[in-house]
Amino acid sequence: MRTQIVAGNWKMNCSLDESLHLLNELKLKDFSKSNAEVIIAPPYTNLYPIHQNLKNSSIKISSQNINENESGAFTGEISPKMLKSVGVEYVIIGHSERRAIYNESDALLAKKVTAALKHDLKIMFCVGEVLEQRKAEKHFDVVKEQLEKGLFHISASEMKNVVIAYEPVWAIGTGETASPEQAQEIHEHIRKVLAEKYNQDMANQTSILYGGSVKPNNAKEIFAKKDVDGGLIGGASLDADSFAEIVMSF
Ligand SMILES: O=C[C@H](O)COP(=O)(O)O
Repeated sequence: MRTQIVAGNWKMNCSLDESLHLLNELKLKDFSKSNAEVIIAPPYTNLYPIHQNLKNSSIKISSQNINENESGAFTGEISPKMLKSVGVEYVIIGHSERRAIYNESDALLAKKVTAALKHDLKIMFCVGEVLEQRKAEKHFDVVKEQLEKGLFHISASEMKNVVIAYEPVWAIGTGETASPEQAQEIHEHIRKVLAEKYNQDMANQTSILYGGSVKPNNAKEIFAKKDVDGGLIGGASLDADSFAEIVMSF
């Protein structure tokens, strides 16, 4: 059975105090009632204090980005080793905001994937089309190409450390969600692409998350689809009650 995951991407929100406040609220929730693994991705500055405050909790920590180099003259960047040293278990790679705002190419993302795996970090690898590509019905091809160029250089055994997050860019932070049927259709496609590249077993074991305006009122319906194994949550993850309700959808 695949791991069901609900991950909260806090993006560039929350000062240290705000992060710890949100964390304390989350710690009061009884996530043991849910079947989902819970991950939070706070901003870099808050990773270590959050790690320190998470002792004895099942909540896992992710970073929102990673640099592909080991160390050196890369002002403003954070290496895999640094992330590992502050208790990070997952890294988000290829988020559409990194692709669009910071011009991160598929080739760069492929290097980040290699660097993360080298340091035993698990990956949430994001793919997804923009509105024009969806309207032109190119979303299946776009997602396949993103996987081929950014991820498929790794081996089947390395894929065990990868979760895929499908996030249609037109649904991120817009309040517009892919319908459960639209999500299922493309998640099924992603699984088929994984099976063609690797094998059916590996494809069946890979968790594929949906992201894009997931809220307490739509999570259950989306997560009920057979190829949707959870969610990567933005806005709603900044409110402990909303995030907990989404987690409890499993
Ligand atoms: O990483 C999370 C996604 O970008 C979704 O964000 P959102 O839930 O605010 O639409």
